[in-house]
Amino acid sequence: MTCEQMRSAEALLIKSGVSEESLMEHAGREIAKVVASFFPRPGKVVGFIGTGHNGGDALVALRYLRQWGWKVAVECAGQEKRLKKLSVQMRKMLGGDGVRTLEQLEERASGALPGPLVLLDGLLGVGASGPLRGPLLELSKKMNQLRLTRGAYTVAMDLPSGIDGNTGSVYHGAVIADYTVTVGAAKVGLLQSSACNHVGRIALVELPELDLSGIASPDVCLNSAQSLVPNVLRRDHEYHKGNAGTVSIVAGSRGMLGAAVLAATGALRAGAGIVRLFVSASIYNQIVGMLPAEVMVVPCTSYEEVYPYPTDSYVVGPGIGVGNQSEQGQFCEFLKNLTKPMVLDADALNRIAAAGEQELLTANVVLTPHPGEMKRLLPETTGYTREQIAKLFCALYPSTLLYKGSKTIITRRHFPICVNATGHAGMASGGQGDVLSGVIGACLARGLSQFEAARLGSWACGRAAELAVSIGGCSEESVLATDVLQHLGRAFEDLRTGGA
Ligand SMILES: NC(=O)C1=CN([C@@H]2O[C@H](COP(=O)(O)OP(=O)(O)OC[C@H]3O[C@@H](n4cnc5c(N)ncnc54)[C@H](OP(=O)(O)O)[C@@H]3O)[C@@H](O)[C@H]2O)[C@@H](O)CC1
Ligand SMILES: [K+]
Repeated sequence: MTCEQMRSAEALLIKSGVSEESLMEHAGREIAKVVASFFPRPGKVVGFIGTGHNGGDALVALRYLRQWGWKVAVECAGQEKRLKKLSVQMRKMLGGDGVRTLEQLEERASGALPGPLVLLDGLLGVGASGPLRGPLLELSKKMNQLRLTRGAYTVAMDLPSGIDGNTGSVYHGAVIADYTVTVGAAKVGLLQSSACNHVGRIALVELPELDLSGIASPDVCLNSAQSLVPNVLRRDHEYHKGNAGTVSIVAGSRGMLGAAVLAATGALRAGAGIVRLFVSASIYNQIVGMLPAEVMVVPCTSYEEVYPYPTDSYVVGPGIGVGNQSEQGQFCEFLKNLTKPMVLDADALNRIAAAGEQELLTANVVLTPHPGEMKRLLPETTGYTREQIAKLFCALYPSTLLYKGSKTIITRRHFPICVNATGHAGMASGGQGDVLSGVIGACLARGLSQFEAARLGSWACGRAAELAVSIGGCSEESVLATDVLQHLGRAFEDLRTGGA
C-alpha cells in the first residue's frame, strides 16, 4: 500500500473511535516484541526520534524494551518540546533517569555494556516528504556510522528514514536498516529492488481493526509470516505418511553429490512422508553413505527408470551438471513426461535454456533461478529491473517463478509480485538453493499449490538462516546450508506461533 492509503486507513480507524494513543501503544509494543525476537539477549538500544509519530512508535518500543532488561538511550532531532503532542506524552512515559544519549549511557556504565547495540530509526515514517533535512540528516548519518564502526544493528520503525515509501527511491544519507518493522501493511516502496540495501529484513506488525478492504489489491506484496499461517496448520491426529506425500528427487552427479544430499534432507526436514532420490548408478556407492537413513536411494542408468515410482512431486536439477547436447535432449524428453507438480532448479534450468526448450516451463512447474540462470532462460533482459524481468517471465510462461536474490520474488501469471520477508546476506553460499528446492518439493507433495509452496519454502529457509545466526551461534559469514537445515524446525514453529 502507499503512504497516502495508510494515512487514510489510519484516519478512518481513528474516526471509528479507536484512539491514536492506543494505536501507537500497540504499534510500539509489537515492534518491541519483534526486536526482542531478533535479539533474544538484551543489550543497549538507542531511539533516534523525529518530530512526528514515527518517533512516538520508537519511544513506546523503548519503554517495553527497558522493562525486558535493555539499557535505553534517546537521541532527539532538536528540542523535545517540538515533538508532536502524542510523542511528547510517550517521551514523558518513558521517563528520564538522566540518561540522554548513547555516549552518556556508556560513560555511566562501569565497564563495557553486554549484549547487542540496537538503533531504532524513529526519524520519519509515512509523513516524510523529500530528502532528509537538517538534524534528521545528521542523525541518520550517525546511525549509519555506528552500524559500520560499532557493529550496531538498525531497526527502522515503519520504513527506513530517507526512503520514499511509495517509490522506493533512496535519498541522500538515508538510513541503512538491518530490519524494517512496518506497521499496518508493507508500504510499496519497501518492496522495490531500489530500496533493498536500506530495508533489510521486513517484519509486519498488524493493526487490529485496520480495514484494508477498500484498497485495490496491490501488484506487489510482502511474503509475510501472517500470510503463511494457513499453510502450516497443525496436522490431524490421524495424519499418515501418505498425507505428507512422496517427493522424488533427481539430483547429484560426480563432484556434486552434496547438492543431492541437501535437497533430500531439505525435503525430509520440511515434512515429506517419503523421499526417494534417483541418482546415476555410477555415484550410488559414494552417495549412499552421505545420506540420512530416511532417504530411499534408487540407482538409475536411464531416466525411464524414474517413471514407475509413484510420487506426489518431483525436484529435478540440483547438482546434475549441464551435460552435453545429447544428455540435454534426453533430459528434456524426460521432463515432458512428468505430470506431477515439480521444482526445477539449477542445472535443470541451464539444460532447458541450452536446449531452447522453455516451453517445458508449464503451470506445473516451480522454477527457482538465481539471476545468472534467469539470464540464460530470458537473455533479452539487459537493463531490466528484477520486477520487470519477473513480469516479462510471467507474460511468457505459466510457471510459478521463485526468482532468487537478496529480496527473493515469488510470482506467477495473474498473481502479485510477492517479495519474501526473511533471510540475509549469509545465504549467499553454495547449497542454500538445494535445500530450498527440497523444502518446496515437500510442500508440493503435501498438496500446497505451486505458488503457496514457493512462498512457504522461501520464508522458512530465510527464517532458518536468521535463526542460525540469532540462536545457532553462526554469523553471516559462517552460516551454511546445513545450518539452515538444522533450524528449519524452529522456523516452521515460528510461523505457527506468530513469529516475525
Ligand atoms: N498509520 C498508522 O495507522 C499508525 C502510524 N503510526 C506511526 O506514525 C507514523 C506517521 O507519523 P506522522 O504522520 O507524524 O509522520 P512522521 O513521518 O513521523 O513525521 C512527519 C514529520 O516529519 C517532518 N518531515 C517530513 N519530511 C521530512 C524530511 N524529509 N526531513 C526532515 N523532516 C521531515 C515534518 O515535520 P516538520 O518539519 O514540518 O515539523 C513532518 O510533519 C507512521 O509512519 C508510524 O510509524 C503508529 O504510531 C500508529 C499507527
Ligand atoms: K523510520
